[in-house]
Formats: sequence, structure tokens, C-alpha cells
Amino acid sequence: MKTALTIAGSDSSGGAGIQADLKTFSAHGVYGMSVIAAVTAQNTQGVLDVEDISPDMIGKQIDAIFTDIPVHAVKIGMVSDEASIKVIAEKLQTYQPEHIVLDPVMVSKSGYDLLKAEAKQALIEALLPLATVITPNLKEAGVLIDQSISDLEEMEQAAKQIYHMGPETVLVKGGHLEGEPADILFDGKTWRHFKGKRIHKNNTHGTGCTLSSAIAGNLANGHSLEDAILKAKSYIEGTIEHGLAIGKGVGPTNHLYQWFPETSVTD
Ligand SMILES: Nc1ncnc2c1ncn2[C@@H]1O[C@H](COP(=O)(O)OP(=O)(O)O)[C@@H](O)[C@H]1O
Ligand SMILES: Cc1ncc(COP(=O)(O)O)c(N)n1
Repeated sequence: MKTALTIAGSDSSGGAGIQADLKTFSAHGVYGMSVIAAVTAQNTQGVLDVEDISPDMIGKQIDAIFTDIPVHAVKIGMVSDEASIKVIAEKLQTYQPEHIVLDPVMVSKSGYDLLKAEAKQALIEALLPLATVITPNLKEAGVLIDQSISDLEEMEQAAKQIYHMGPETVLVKGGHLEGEPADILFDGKTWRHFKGKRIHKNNTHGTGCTLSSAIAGNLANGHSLEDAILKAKSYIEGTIEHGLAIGKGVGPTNHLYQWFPETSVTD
């Protein structure tokens, strides 16, 4: 069995972060492992608090995995602290995993800061150049290039600018634009638009986490990057469509609907 590792924050309510990633890996038939970089007290209504795990402990978790188990793909999600980002970058440079999917998590859907302001530069300088693909949403892409982005043309230009910061490829996600959600991939030469189908449901807690870990799971399974993204888009649509009626706020996606179809929200 192929393996994938998520380096991210824990979401106590299970909809985003490490928990979404591990559920996604399992649904892709991949053995999931985790390095917890931060713990959030969070539910479907918002984030109450964040506590970072020490950089030393993050480094030890990474060593424990790579010195024992082959890792076929890595996904990086929420890492809020500058020193933690630097340790992760150093360790990944040492262990050289084949695929790194970087989801540059900055702010939760509910509006809580998940990246400290002073850590942005470390994210850009240390982690971006290691990424096989970086998957910013509109806001994150805007923060990376210090410009706001409001249409497909600006998404294309943002992808190109972020590409020049060092990752192999850039996927700017368009879920927050009106209309059908299109994500744009730039590989240094051409743009490819991945057009999706908008699912009108409230179950979008953790969609970015799910998309990036689905891409990592597909890469671990040997798919090309473009196929990995296509399959991940179809996966995210299914998990939103069949979202679970859990919590009072923005509900989680459903990773189990194919096994337990009766769990889907029917509205
Ligand atoms: N309502 C929706 N229906 C279908 N796909 C969606 C919907 N919302 C987001 N997506 C897709 O889910 C993924 C996550 O996108 P986005 O919401 O832009 O990022 P984030 O969750 O990081 O804010 C993207 O592939 C996007 O196109
Ligand atoms: C631990 C953790 N990681 C990532 C997100 C982003 O997910 P969302 O954009 O759905 O709030 C989150 N809320 N919590």
C-alpha cells in the first residue's frame, strides 16, 4: 500500500486539518500518517484557540516517520509559526520526498488567523520552493503576491507570479469566485483550467484541506499531477454534495458516502 503524510494542524471537530487529511487518504486507499504542527480548539462555527506544537517536537515526529517508513507523498497544511516552518523545510530537504503538496493555510473560513503575520516570509522563502504544487485559495494567492484577485484573468497572473517564487507548479483555487468553481494550474509554460460544478450546500468546512490531501493521495498512487487534480476535483464535489448534517455552523464534507449512502444530507 502507498503512504501519505500530512503535516498540519488538528481540527478538534474533525472537518478540516489533520482529521480531514487522514479521512481523505483512507478514502483513496492510501496509508495515512500525521505530523501535528498545531492544535486548534475548533468546531463548525469557528476557531476558539490555537496552540502550536514546539518546533523540536515537530522535527522529531518527522524523523520518526522518515527513518522508518517510506513516504510516497507529503501534504502540508496549517503551520502557523515561523520556527516550525523552518524545521519542516530543513527536514524535507533532508528526506527529499517525491511529492509535496503545499496548502498555504492562512485564515479559517470563520475568519481566524491560522498563520502568524511574521511567518509569511518563512513560508515563501523556505516552503514554497519545495512544493510540487502549491494550492492557494483566492485570498491566500492575494496575500502571497500582495494584490487582490477577483477574476480568472487575475488568477492566471497570480499563478504565474507565485510560480516565480519557486514551486514546480501552482494551482490557484477559485472556489470563492461567483459561478462554477474553476481552479487554474500554471506549470511555468501554460495554464490549465479545471472547471468544476458548484454544489449549493453549506458543507464546505475543510474543502481546501480535502482537495490538497486528495491530490497528495492521488500522487502517492502514481497518477500524474493533472490526473491527480482532476480526480481530486471530482472527489471534493462528491464530499460536499453528500455533506453531513453535523454541527450548527458550516458543516463538514462526507468522506464515507460511497460506503454509507444513508449518511448524506438530503436537502
Ligand atoms: N460549493 C462548491 N462546489 C464545488 N466545488 C467547490 C465548492 N466550493 C469550493 N469548491 C472547490 O473546493 C476546492 C477548495 O476551494 P476553495 O474554497 O477555493 O479553497 P479553500 O477551502 O482553501 O478556501 C476547490 O477545488 C474549489 O474549486
Ligand atoms: C487545523 C485547520 N486547518 C485548516 C483549516 C482551514 O479550513 P477552512 O478554510 O475550511 O476553515 C482549518 N479551519 N483548521
